[in-house]
Amino acid sequence: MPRLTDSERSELLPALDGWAMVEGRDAITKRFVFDDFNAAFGWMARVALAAEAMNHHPEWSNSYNRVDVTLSTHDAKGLTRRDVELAQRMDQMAAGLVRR
Ligand SMILES: C[C@H](O)[C@H](O)[C@H]1CNC2=NC(N)=NC(=O)C2=N1
Repeated sequence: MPRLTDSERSELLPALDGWAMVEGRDAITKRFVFDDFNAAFGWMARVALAAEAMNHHPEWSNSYNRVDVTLSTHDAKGLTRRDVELAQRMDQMAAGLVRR
């Protein structure tokens, strides 16, 4: 899987909801804030199953109601379409659960 081209980046990345480039690394990041630990960890469990099915795995950490996610494709040493797809899946699965 090749890294995203410049034109793919300018098309795909701004269309993502709330994701930002990581400083000094070819990766994207987002903080998800839920009502409580149960909502956060339930979402993580569902995302984990989806990520495993995609064979594409997030870097993430959880503290109470907060989940900090970083996505990058390790095999490509940078962003690929898989990261965009997983970001979209995560956003869909968080719909109605995250604080705004
Ligand atoms: C062998 C296995 O398919 C690879 O290591 C997969 C697994 N999950 C992965 N997840 C992520 N984020 N990047 C990868 O390059 C990657 N590669």
